Amino acid sequence: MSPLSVRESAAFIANNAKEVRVSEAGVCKAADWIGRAMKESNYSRKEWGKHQLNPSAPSEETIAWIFVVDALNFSFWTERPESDPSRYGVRWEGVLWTGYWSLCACINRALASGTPITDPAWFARASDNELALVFRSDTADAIPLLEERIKVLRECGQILLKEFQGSFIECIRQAGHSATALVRLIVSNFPCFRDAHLYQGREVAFYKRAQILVADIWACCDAQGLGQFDDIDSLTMFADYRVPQALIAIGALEYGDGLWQDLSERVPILPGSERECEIRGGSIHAVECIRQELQEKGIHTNAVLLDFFLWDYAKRESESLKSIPIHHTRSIWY
Ligand SMILES: Nc1nc2c(c(CN[C@H]3C=C[C@H](O)[C@@H]3O)cn2[C@@H]2O[C@H](COP(=O)(O)O)[C@@H](O)[C@H]2O)c(=O)[nH]1
Repeated sequence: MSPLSVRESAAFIANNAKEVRVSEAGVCKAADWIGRAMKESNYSRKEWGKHQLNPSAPSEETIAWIFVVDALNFSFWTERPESDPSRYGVRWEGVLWTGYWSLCACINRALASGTPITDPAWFARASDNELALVFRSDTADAIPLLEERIKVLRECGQILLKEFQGSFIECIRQAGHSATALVRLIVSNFPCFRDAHLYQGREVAFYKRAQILVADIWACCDAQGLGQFDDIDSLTMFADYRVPQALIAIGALEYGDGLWQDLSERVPILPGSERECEIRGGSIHAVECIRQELQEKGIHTNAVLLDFFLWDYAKRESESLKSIPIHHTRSIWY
């Protein structure tokens, strides 16, 4: 039986969750605040290209860059506290980047040194040492899950060469400007994007990296050309470990006391566990509720922009949000 859609999965989890709750009152307040903040800052998909590490101009190379980054866009949290100078970091353009941005810095550093890290013909066949060099650290700690990243890259490269004439652009073309079709093509052809799990006996799908891959292409190409997706609104929030923190901060999502306590003590949350599914599914559902609330106020947006907005907010306010715990699940899915 194929899994529920991501939206149905999130609703099923939210309606059956034991330790996570979407707060109606919190959703209303959050929608108010986000609606105003997005309007004041004229928030749009153009924000995507403004970050110095993201490519700013759409091109075939940019699509290849986005594919590699989103194939590896997972698990940057470390056992050390976020402020610890030993945690994995990459120095690039005068900044020591950590977290997700450390990955972008690795890719840009490799390209600048002449390593064709975004070319499937290269990364499908590169040696472990050549790939490990791409992710080398400028601090004491190595990148988390290095072996898994090498395996993911090699597998994705081989599939692109075998099934899509060596370019993800062929995959986009086969999707015919449909975001849903492209997500389906990605998860059916690339095992490392198949982010689906069992929750209370039902197969639920989050497809976090498959969805953000489509969303990043849409945003970077400003919904034109290869980035034109007529059903972009069908995507949901991308269930990572950062946006749940923002949703808790704005009161749209609530954790039970036991879960909050364990997260605060950095008790690991096991991959595929009920707790992990409830945090991820609850977060997706909370963003759906915020989107509907805004819709009822006549404010049209979509889950992609809400997600980007909340992720950027969480990163910008990381100091003031540090008392709100994130969940520590070691996983290649997000
Ligand atoms: N839901 C959601 N998750 C996202 C992103 C991004 C990158 N987004 C940038 C690019 C364009 C946007 O405008 C943003 O500027 C990374 N992640 C996830 O976060 C986690 C890393 O966190 P930390 O260790 O604190 O850096 C990890 O699971 C990673 O997969 C997003 O946008 N949405």
